[in-house]
Amino acid sequence: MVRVELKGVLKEWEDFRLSIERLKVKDSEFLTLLGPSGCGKTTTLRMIAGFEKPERGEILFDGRPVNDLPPYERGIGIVFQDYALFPHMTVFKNIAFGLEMKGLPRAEIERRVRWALELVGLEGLENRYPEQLSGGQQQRVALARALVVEPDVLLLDEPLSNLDAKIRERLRGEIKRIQRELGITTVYVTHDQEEAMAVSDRIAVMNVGHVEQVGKPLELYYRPKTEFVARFLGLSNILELKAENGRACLGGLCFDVGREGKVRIFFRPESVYVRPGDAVEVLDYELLPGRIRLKLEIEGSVILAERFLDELPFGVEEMPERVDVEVRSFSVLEAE
Ligand SMILES: Nc1ncnc2c1ncn2[C@@H]1O[C@H](COP(=O)(O)OP(=O)(O)OP(=O)(O)O)[C@@H](O)[C@H]1O
Repeated sequence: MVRVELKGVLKEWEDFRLSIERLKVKDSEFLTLLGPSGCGKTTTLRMIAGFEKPERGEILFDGRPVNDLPPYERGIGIVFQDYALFPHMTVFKNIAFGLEMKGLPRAEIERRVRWALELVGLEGLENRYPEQLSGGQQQRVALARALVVEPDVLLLDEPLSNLDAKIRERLRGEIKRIQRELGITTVYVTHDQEEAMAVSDRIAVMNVGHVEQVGKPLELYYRPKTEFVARFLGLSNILELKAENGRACLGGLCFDVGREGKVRIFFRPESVYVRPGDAVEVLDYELLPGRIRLKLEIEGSVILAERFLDELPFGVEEMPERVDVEVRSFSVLEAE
């Protein structure tokens, strides 16, 4: 079942145009909008929330257009990058705020706030004020406040980007756990590809003003359709070759592409396996924690290979000048 859908949506400012032909968020899905700064992620999220109106197109919740509904009637919970807590209210009051606005009975508010506090691991801190909390704890309060109203859809705009690396990693795991536990449909905005890979069921990669590709994390990682998606998700090898009889070759390195003419072959460094031999030159190598990245040259083209140290068929100290290579997985990029 599709929970949220954008159909032919257009948003324009003087110097920016955002156009989304179609984007669907399924029930209970964790969908991430991933892309560089300024590509339109936040604007997309704000249109789903109802803070921003598209010039054209429809935004549908459960198949019904919500273009004219204000944010508070859309059944959403939202968490921002800067937490946006009320500084003069305790944690309890911050979380209870939405429920009090709805006029729920005291006992019900108490019960729900306790539930939300436990969900985000903040029991015992309910009487503190935001300034007495760490950044990570403040973001947990913001998350509890969004969830306590039991929204149908949870929207998160770069919720971890003000936190340091360790806390960020811990909290992203918790957001994922809570999302699964509640089965809540979630749209998450980030520019961090590792974060997106770690938490998402599907990722919509955005380039300036449009969605480039939507897919499961590994599908996008290993089978990107465009160079932009390939490069945004990680280190990439891209070779421009000419295919004949269904094969494109660079020296002895051949790819069965099943088509003729110009092709762009893509593969990740970790799909390149090396063994003793003399087909390609080792230009350089770099040690990474537990891994090694080799810079190789084949017929004037440079490719990167990345292997775990313990699967290298020779010691780093005896690095040969030449090796043989095998690419075990590749895809053909769409023509641009
Ligand atoms: N209210 C506005 N008025 C005019 N231009 C705007 C407005 N809001 C956003 N923009 C422009 O729209 C473009 C996309 O902004 P948006 O915040 O959606 O991008 P983003 O991908 O979320 O980037 P970031 O990661 O930096 O937040 C930017 O060029 C921005 O300047």
